Amino acid sequence: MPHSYETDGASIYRASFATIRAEADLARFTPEEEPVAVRMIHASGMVELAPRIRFAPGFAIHAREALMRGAPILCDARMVSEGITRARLPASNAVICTLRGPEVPGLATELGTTRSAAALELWRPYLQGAVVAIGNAPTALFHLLNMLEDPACPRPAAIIGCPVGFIGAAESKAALAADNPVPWCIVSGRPGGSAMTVAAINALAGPAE
Ligand SMILES: C/C1=C2N=C(/C=C3N=C(/C(C)=C4\N[C@@](C)([C@@H]5N=C1[C@](C)(CCC(=O)O)[C@H]5CC(=O)O)[C@@](C)(CC(=O)O)[C@@H]4CCC(=O)O)[C@@](C)(CC(=O)O)[C@@H]\3CCC(=O)O)C(C)(C)[C@@H]/2CCC(=O)O
Repeated sequence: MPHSYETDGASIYRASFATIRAEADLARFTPEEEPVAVRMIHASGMVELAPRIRFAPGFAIHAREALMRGAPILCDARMVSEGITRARLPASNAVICTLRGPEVPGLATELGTTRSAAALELWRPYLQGAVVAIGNAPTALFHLLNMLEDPACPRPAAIIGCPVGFIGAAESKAALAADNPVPWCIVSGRPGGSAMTVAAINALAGPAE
C-alpha cells in the first residue's frame, strides 16, 4: 500500500512554521528577530532550540539593512554558501566562501591554524559592511575575533556566529557575545551548524513567513 504524505512544498512550509509558532516559546524575541528564530528552529527540527538563540540588540535590523544595501555575505564553509537561496537576496548580494582558494592550505600552514581560519584572511577586501555567516568552524569564528581586535581591520555590519561541535564551538560563540565587536546572532553551547546559519540568512534576506 503506497504511503500517503503531504506533497505541496508551500503547504509543508506553512504547516511547519505554524507548528513552530504553536510549540516554541518565542515571546522574548522582537518582531524583527522572531522570523529569524523560527527559520533556525525549522532548519534544526528542534523547538527546544529557542532558548539557545540569542541576538545582540539591533542585530536583525542591522543585518537586514546591510543585505538591502547590497552587502556581500561571507561564509566559512561551502555548505553555508551553497545553502543560501539566491532568489531571496534583496540586491543580488555576492555570496563568498574563500575556503577552497588555492592559497588557503599554504596560508594555514604558515599561520599554524586550520584552513577554515586561514581562509578568513582572504575576506579582508570584502569585510567592511559585510554580513558574516559562520556555521561550521569554531576556529573561523575565533580567527575573526582576533582579526577584529585590530582597530584597523574593516568591520562587518553583522555576524551570525553559529559553529557547531565539541571543541571550541561553545567557547567561540561565548567570546563573540562577550566581545560584542558588531551586532551578532549565536546559538549558545554545542548546537549550531551550516543549516541553521543558512536559515538565518534566508530569513533575513526574504519576507517573513
Ligand atoms: C574540526 C572540524 C569540524 N567539522 C565539523 C563538522 C562538520 N564538518 C563537515 C565538513 C564536510 C567540513 N568540515 C571542514 C570545515 C573541517 N572540519 C573541521 C576542520 C578539520 C577544522 C575546523 C575547526 O575546527 O574550526 C575543517 C578543515 C579545516 O582545516 O578547516 C571541511 C573544510 C573539511 C573538508 O572537507 O576539507 C568541510 C567543509 C566543506 C565545505 O562545506 O566547504 C561535516 C559535514 C562533517 C562530516 O563530513 O562528517 C560537518 C558539518 C557540520 C555543519 O553543520 O556545518 C565540526 C563538528 C564543526 C568540527 C569542529 C568542532 C569539533 O568539535 O570537532
